[in-house]
Amino acid sequence: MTRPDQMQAPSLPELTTFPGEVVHADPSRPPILSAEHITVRFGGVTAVKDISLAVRPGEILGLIGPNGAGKTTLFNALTGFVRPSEGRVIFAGRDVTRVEPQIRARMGLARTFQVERPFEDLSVLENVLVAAFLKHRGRAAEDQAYAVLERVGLADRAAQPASQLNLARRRRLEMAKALALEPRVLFLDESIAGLNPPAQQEMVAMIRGLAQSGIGIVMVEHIMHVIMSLSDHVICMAFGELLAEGKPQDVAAHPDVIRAYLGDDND
Ligand SMILES: Nc1ncnc2c1ncn2[C@@H]1O[C@H](COP(=O)(O)OP(=O)(O)OP(=O)(O)O)[C@@H](O)[C@H]1O
Repeated sequence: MTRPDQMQAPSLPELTTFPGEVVHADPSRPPILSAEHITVRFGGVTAVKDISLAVRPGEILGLIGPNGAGKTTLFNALTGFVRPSEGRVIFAGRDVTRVEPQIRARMGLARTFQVERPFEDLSVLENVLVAAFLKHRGRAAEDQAYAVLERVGLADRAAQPASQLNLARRRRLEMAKALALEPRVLFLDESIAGLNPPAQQEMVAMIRGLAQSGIGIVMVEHIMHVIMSLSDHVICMAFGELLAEGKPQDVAAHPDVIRAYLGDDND
């Protein structure tokens, strides 16, 4: 019989980090991405109001807030899918506020989508190649695509049509497409919600590995214990405004944050 101390922990997919320096979030490093006083208005609605943030290489920034808080709009303003009404987005020392999303992606600012949308008829490899071709040509793009599939644990599915993947693997494919752009900052839009606990654990380990390889990560996630355990820094929004920010445990204990999530006795 196997004694408890001989039992093996459930195995997670091997994470091969890209070659290069292993960088942990270091507050003395300059930010790779910063946003200054971002405001986004849609007609009469102010979806985001005067939000500033910074992301350093290897840092994980978590964005939280109740439904309608403005997280997605801020995310879209940072990645270029929405034009801010006020404020600036600085990436790698350049003002990218007015740069189109696909150009930002090629510059190294990549994102996943909440509803993953692969080309269903293409194979897993072909889906990643579409992204890899934005950075490389010919054989180099193929090598890059394979390396990324290894990294997310989908190499053995390379030839399979994307339509045949289950949800957890579709999420990893979404991640692979973003990684094929060799991002310096990766935006993850609810990559973990909806997955079963083992798949959640795998995704958490993968995101940690990506940050440790030096990628700055901004994530929106509704599963509180996941975002609180992964993030180096958390920003909580409500009604478009900054409610609290800081270390995860401090934000989680902040009375305004608790009130925003649980409601007032008077509500
Ligand atoms: N394109 C748009 N046109 C008009 N109003 C919008 C638009 N996009 C978002 N809004 C409004 O902006 C506010 C913030 O929405 P947003 O989707 O950014 O919040 P969220 O925090 O991402 O919410 P959720 O957690 O539910 O996804 C909401 O009041 C929403 O109705």
